[in-house]
Amino acid sequence: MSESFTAKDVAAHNTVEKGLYIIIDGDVYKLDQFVDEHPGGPKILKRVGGKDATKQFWKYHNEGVLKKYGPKLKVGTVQADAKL
Ligand code: HEM
Repeated sequence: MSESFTAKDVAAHNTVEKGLYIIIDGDVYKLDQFVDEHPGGPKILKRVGGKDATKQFWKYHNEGVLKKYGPKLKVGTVQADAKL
């Protein structure tokens, strides 16, 4: 499944109840099913719900993490011309 989102669409999904979308490198990940199994804990993920978390992501993870979890969690991409 790969959809095209605006940053506004992503911002609307900012809680677990709303899907908990985050942006990493222009890709959109839906983390509502993943928060409770996140090794870094649910709190830190909830804090970046609806936002671009690229910087925070690369601070704590390497590419292997996206290779492993990306296919399961990625729901689409952000339209380049629609950044907030
Ligand atoms: C698609 C989104 C994410 C996935 C799949 C993910 C997955 C993981 C995994 C597998 C680990 C275990 C360590 C490792 O294998 O490298 C981890 C640790 C961690 N993650 Fe995430 N994570 C995501 C997003 C984030 C975001 C956005 C943040 C910060 C806002 C974050 C903060 C952390 C922290 C603080 C740790 C613990 C690092 C440590 O113990 O050294 N994660 N995450």
